[in-house]
Amino acid sequence: MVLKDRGKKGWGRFFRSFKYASRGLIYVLLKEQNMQLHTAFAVFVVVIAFLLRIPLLHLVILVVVIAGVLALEIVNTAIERTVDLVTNEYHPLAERAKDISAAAVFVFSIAAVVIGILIFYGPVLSLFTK
Ligand SMILES: Nc1ncnc2c1ncn2[C@@H]1O[C@H](COP(=O)(O)OP(=O)(O)OP(=O)(O)O)[C@@H](O)[C@H]1O
Repeated sequence: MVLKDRGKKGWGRFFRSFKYASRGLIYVLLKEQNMQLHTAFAVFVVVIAFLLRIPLLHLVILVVVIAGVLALEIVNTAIERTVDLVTNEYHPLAERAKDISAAAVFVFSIAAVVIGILIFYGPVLSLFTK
């Protein structure tokens, strides 16, 4: 078992933490279908935002909201894996923990959709009324 960094400080530890985080990100991107869908949609939204030349502040809001959805999806995956570590059998508490964790992504995703509509409504409408 490799837990050599536990309790250590310094630049080596700092840069290794990037390696661990990148490994986690790549894992979630490769293994989680929801993460792939969110990422594909996020890329699409950012491309459209640039094409429609939305204001910088709206672009910043979009980036924060997209990062929020992706970060919550990553935490949700971590909770799922932790629950699986505790039990692979059916357990009502495992079910509850996973459902609640998924609910966090759900709530933020709904907010993201509402924010997206508010930001894109004007620019898209003006495309058709020109
Ligand atoms: N050990 C368990 N006991 C009871 N219910 C579970 C258990 N594991 C999963 N579930 C139920 O199945 C749902 C889906 O869980 P699952 O772990 O398959 O998540 P997922 O979103 O499909 O992610 P992934 O495909 O990455 O595993 C959970 O929200 C929960 O309701």
